[in-house]
Amino acid sequence: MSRLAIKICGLSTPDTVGAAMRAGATHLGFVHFPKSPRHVEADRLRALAAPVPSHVGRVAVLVDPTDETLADLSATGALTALQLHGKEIPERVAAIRQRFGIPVWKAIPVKTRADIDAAGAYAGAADFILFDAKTPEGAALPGGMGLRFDWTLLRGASLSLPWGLSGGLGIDNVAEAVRITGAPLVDVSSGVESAPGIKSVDKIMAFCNAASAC
Ligand SMILES: O=C(O)c1ccccc1N[C@@H]1O[C@H](COP(=O)(O)O)[C@@H](O)[C@H]1O
Repeated sequence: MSRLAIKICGLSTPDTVGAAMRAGATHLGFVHFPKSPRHVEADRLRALAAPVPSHVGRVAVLVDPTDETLADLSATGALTALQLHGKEIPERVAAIRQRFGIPVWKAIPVKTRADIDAAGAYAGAADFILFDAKTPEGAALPGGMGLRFDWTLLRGASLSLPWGLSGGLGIDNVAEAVRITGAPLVDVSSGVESAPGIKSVDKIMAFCNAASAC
């Protein structure tokens, strides 16, 4: 059985990047979305990612990014994937992937089984699907709010792309989430924070320990 992949998302300081690496995270996420309390500019992202070894993924989280924004981030040379967390349609995802040559993760907001099925439209366009909870209409952010969806919706789903689970994961529920969904990758942001945008070294360690025991 292969090891569970762990993505710690919304990192914005060198000490929490270091903690995530020491704890065994396989992927680190950096949010580039000015409305987010976790937003980091391209230069800061480059500096944060500089000490990260090549076997650890470095993922930029974006919401309906323009080509100009994508060009700035691509120019950092720091990224192994782009996580699109907005309303990007499959054609836009495919165009980004082709233009920038960086693997694309598409976040799919989930409330019902039909949302899971909607991921199929991204086959051939995205490289990876990240199932996340659908945030309420008018919410400040499309993710990073600690909301979870009904994980049993993933039971028996036939998924045509590699995928992962996010949304409301934390130290106390990650094992249950993996047991129910069989997710090969788990992604956490607010569940390892002491306040919005403030990552906790202790919580990062505890989350990675809990996930590694799955
Ligand atoms: O974290 C953010 O601020 C954010 C902003 C815009 C889009 C996505 C964002 N976060 C991502 O949402 C999921 C779930 O987060 P949580 O664990 O429920 O807090 C995760 O991939 C975050 O990186």
